[in-house]
Amino acid sequence: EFSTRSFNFGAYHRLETIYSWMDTLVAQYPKLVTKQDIGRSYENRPMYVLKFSTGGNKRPAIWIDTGIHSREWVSQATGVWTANKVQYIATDYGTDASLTSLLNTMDIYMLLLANPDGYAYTHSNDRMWRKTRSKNPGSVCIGVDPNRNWDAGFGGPGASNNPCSESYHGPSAHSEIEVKNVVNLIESHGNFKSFISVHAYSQLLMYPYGYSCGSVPHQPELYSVGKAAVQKLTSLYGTTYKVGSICNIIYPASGGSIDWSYNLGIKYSFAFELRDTGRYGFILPANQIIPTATETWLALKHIMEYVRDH
Ligand SMILES: O=C(CO)C[C@@H](Cc1ccccc1)C(=O)O
Ligand SMILES: [Zn+2]
Repeated sequence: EFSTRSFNFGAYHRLETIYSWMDTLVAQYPKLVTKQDIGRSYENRPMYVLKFSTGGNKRPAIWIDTGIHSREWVSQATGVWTANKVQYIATDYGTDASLTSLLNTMDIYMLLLANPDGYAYTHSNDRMWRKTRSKNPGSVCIGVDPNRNWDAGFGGPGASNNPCSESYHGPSAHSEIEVKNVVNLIESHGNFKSFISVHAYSQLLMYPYGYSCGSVPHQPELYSVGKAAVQKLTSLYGTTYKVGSICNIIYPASGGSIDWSYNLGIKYSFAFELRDTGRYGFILPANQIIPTATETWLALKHIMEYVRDH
């Protein structure tokens, strides 16, 4: 029921509203955007990936997911705004020629609601829900932390084996269907060059590893790309970010998605922690959605252009 013009990007929306907006985006630009159902969630909700492509076959691709932790609402909202922005790369020839060339050579895949069951639950029952909504056998506690469930140092430091913990890693790597669906897509595609996962909050741009505090082989390059990307972000409104590895800059965290993607060979693996630094935390006022998404776009653009050129 929306055209992409009338949609209010400055508000937080329910799952159903975001899904119908995705349909209007696809309907408006069918040559550029396709919607792929990569599989169902635990509660049988579809997981839709938006693919932005101007042609070719299995071009080098960039992955962006938002909302893996359901309570981090500015992440999903930033994903929606960014998906809307990406369409202009292809239709807005000329204004940002360097960016336009991006979609001449690469594809962009966006999973806006990486944890749909959790997102629905933050609207219906508990605004602070973080995990999936899967049943844990032998426990009254529900859910696995989808950012501890990846096959990368699984079950290591910074994850819990207690189903009642917010960072419960689950019974085994990729036990969560929401994680498995993404793993299947990334592995079967085989030509992703960048994997970006968007969280909130703390204002950080991180690269691997989370499961160990040692440096990854490409640390100097990832650090310099991160620093340059953050410099662009800060230039808009002065929002400050820190750059570093997950383990060193926030805390040890095993089983994280970007450790898995990096070890798969996707060198340009990054995790964003969006606004703020704790004043509002997960309950960021809606009037900060568009400023957050706009400044983040400058960083994303930098990363995507760097990936295109390297
Ligand atoms: O949810 C968080 C709040 O966004 C922090 C993230 C930090 C993190 C991000 C990426 C990979 C591993 C850990 C987390 O604990 O999973
Ligand atoms: Zn998170």
